[in-house]
Amino acid sequence: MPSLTDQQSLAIPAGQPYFHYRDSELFVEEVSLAALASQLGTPLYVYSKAALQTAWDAYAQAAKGHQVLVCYGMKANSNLAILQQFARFGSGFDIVSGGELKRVIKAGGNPGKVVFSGVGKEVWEMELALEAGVKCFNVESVPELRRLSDVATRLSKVAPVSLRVNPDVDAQTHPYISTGLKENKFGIAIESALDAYRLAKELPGLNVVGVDCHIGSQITEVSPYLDALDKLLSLIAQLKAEGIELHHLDLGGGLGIRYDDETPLAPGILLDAVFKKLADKGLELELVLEPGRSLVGNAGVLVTEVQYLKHTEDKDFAIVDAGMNDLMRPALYEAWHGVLPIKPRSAQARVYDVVGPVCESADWLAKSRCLAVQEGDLLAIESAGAYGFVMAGHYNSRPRAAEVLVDGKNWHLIRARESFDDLIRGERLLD
Ligand SMILES: Cc1ncc(COP(=O)(O)O)c(C=O)c1O
Ligand SMILES: N[C@@H](CCCC[NH3+])C(=O)O
Repeated sequence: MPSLTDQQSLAIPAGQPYFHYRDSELFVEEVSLAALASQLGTPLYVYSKAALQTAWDAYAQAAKGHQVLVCYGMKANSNLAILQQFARFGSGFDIVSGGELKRVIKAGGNPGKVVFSGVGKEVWEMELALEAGVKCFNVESVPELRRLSDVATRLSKVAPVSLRVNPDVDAQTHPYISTGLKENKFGIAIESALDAYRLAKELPGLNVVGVDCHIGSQITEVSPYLDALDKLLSLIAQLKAEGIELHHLDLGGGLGIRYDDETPLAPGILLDAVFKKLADKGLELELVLEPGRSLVGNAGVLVTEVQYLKHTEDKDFAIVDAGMNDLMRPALYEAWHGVLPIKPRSAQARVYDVVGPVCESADWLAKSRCLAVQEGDLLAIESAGAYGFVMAGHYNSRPRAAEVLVDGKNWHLIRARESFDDLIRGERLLD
């Protein structure tokens, strides 16, 4: 069995330097995670404000000297306080629902910097976005084009539109988070895009302003982006020949982060390659990006407490108080998240499956991890800032976790832990 020394030499937090060991205890910035857990309970999502800033700065730096609008893909983490931070950085927002638009407005974001994606936009959502004055609708089908034109005309407005094109490229990522292949429901097939643009130009309620694609998530190579870009550039040339001039090009989000041993793709590497291609074509389009995971993923952890250690003939289980309802990624994608002891022990380690209390065999957070733990110990599930709390649910009547944003020595409770009353709000017994 590996000893504690082996464990510690492996324990380089994915969110370093903001998540770091100090005197053999895991801290976020200047705040002890154990102290937060003791005050606020577990499971607990904890985010680092400095990590958000650093992730944002990487995009800002890469964009310097170019016309770029970063629209935070807020589905990754839509807590109002997180959105408020991005609004303060000057970010725009990529939204996929009327609810997300309401959050942006509530958090002080600028609707004029909002792009509205999603395959199923309803009439009320279109109305809301038109009234708010969003920058652009990323339209994903021909029926949606027609509906949007009708809604805009009825409101005496003109809707700015991009067509989300499905370029049929392989993003080389998990099939569930790949979105730019022919078989995916997203976007308009690249072969049909020209006809769709011709229609958009004719429809009275629309103003064609751009082109958009988003090929998937957790991408670590630049080549899928460049393959998609090549296809968009040839479409842009065809459109120009027909007198349809675009103002912006939206390459979506998708940049990956380090969960395990991945090498993330830095925004600067992607943007330099994109700017070079645009310059080669003599194009001066505004570039829009919609990053989510790469802005927040490694800015957060999920803190959980070991309830029981269960040793069976086949396996050792560490049963913790966070489950698939709190962090769904492992159950849904067999996703790998690092597990760090908050106060590492000098004891013999064992190989554990870290599992939750939910009545599903898919309720696991990590498999085959070498840990020296006892009941009552705290663990940090890493890289939980993106697609963590936002995908949480109430299965097994489990109230959702609290969320905290740490800023240096200070911390702010940005979401209170749910109570049983929160859980049943809206339910009614029969008379
Ligand atoms: C349209 C769109 N834009 C942006 C994003 C954000 O993606 P990511 O978190 O991978 O950067 C997504 C999610 O995959 C998306 O569907
Ligand atoms: N929820 C996914 C990402 C989905 C991106 C949305 N298009 C994940 O956790 O990796």
